[in-house]
Amino acid sequence: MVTYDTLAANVDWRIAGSTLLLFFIVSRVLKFIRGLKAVSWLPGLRTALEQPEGLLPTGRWNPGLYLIWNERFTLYQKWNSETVSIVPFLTGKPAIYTSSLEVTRQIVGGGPKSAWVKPELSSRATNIWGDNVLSTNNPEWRKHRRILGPAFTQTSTYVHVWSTTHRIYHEMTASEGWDASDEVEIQVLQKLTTKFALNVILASGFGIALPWDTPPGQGGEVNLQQALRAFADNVTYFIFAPEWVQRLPFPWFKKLAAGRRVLAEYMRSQVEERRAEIRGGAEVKSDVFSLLVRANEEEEGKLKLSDTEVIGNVFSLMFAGHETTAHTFSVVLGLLGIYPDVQQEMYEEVINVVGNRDPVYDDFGKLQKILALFYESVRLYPSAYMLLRQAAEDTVLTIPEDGWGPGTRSIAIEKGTQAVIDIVGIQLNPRYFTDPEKFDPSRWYGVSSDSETVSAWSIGPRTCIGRKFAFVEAVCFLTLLIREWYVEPIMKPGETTAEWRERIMVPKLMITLSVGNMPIRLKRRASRGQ
Ligand code: HEM
Repeated sequence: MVTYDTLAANVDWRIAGSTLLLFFIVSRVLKFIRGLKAVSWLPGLRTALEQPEGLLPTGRWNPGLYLIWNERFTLYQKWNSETVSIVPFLTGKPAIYTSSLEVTRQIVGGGPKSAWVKPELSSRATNIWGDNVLSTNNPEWRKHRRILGPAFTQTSTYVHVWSTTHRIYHEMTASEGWDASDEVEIQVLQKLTTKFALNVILASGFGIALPWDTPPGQGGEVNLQQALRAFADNVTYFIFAPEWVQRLPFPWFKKLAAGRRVLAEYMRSQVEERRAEIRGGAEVKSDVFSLLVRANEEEEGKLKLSDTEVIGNVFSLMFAGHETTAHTFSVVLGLLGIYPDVQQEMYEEVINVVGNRDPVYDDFGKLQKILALFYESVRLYPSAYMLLRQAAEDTVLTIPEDGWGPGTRSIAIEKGTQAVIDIVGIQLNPRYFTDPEKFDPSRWYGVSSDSETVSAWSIGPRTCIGRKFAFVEAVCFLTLLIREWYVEPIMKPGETTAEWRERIMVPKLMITLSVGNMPIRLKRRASRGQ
């Protein structure tokens, strides 16, 4: 009888091992060839792992998330094409990376018949609280966008954003002690900008006026403010930690879970309260949340959102609407500190348009240079640095011939291929921006906010719904700050501004792009208008 022992004694483990290894190598070679075929043999990088792989150590075979930043001046030049492929041979799907707006238009353009959808990971990252405009694909996405749309097309929304930003700016300067000082040193600017942008989105988005100095909760209980802050600070944990991890009995997990419950209950009661007000004929408040509930009340049947979806949208707005803006505010102030001539030009515009009076929403359209400053800062440090899509079926892309055109050619793309819209690459593409490395807000003077060149907010029907919200908030905040304060970087002895930029403004790529902790000094201008 053949027993396990006799069998084991007769097996040559070296041969078995070599055979397995051979099978493995053959399977990887076949996988690699299938990957190359899936992207029509488009030239590009060959890696071990799928890109963008953010969790494992990066190196030659796993360039990771930082590829698009580290190779921002070389990736497309190296392959002499605005669209390249990245094909892994160990694990994962092949991808195409593009810095071309023409190719981007085909991928994010949407339309009911589009072959391109958001991949599962990117949807999972944004639907913690329920399906919403960020997480869904057509035809579901259209339903969400339709309900959210009216809140973002009404002038009253932006008047509200302006007055809220104005109020919170003054609350901040009073609470932080700036009003009583002529010089303020801030070691980590991001702590303030994040708090600022969160308070603005809560007030303008949801009608929740959070005081700048929120008192801590009593008796270990999680109050609404703490729950909101904890959610905003730990959103990455909610996205990536599996449900069972979130239920583990550790105090920190318990606190986050309690916060999540407090938020869910609060939001549910808010939806009910607003719905009752609207049904009772009360005047609708002008925050985005109230307008969203009203728009939903006016819909019927399949086009109506469920309560979970309404709450899902509320959180998608909070998530999308504060980190991006907050990080950009830090970048803008850092760049102003490095470029005093630009700062002076901005100051002059503020004084010419606003002078000593309180800035009002009607000034928004006149403060074109301040808006250009915001565009240019986002161009160099785009907070939404890449967009992910995946081919849900075999499709075709038209790409420039010989890499950069002017002619075009079609390439077949197989189902399952990933597409990375490289927003960093687009912003540095010399075909759209001359001298792309240069910080030059004047390149935006006279450019309409509807222009496709303002591409850091994406293009086409799925462009950022909150872009005007961000523009209005930014122009109001920067106008108030630049009029009152001169910004300069806090540098080490003997350090130059270029060295400071290299040390501090180092991008960190997580869900959004941010830069290192920013130390700045504010010096009060002698008086407004001088
Ligand atoms: C500097 C500020 C901002 C930048 C750079 C930015 C950028 C972007 C980009 C690139 C997208 C497209 C994402 C994709 O298709 O995968 C997007 C979508 C979105 N953004 Fe923004 N955003 C900013 C501020 C805001 C604000 C303030 C809000 C809300 C008040 C907001 C809400 C949204 C929403 C809801 C979407 C999804 C739209 C859809 O898929 O239909 N964003 N944003």
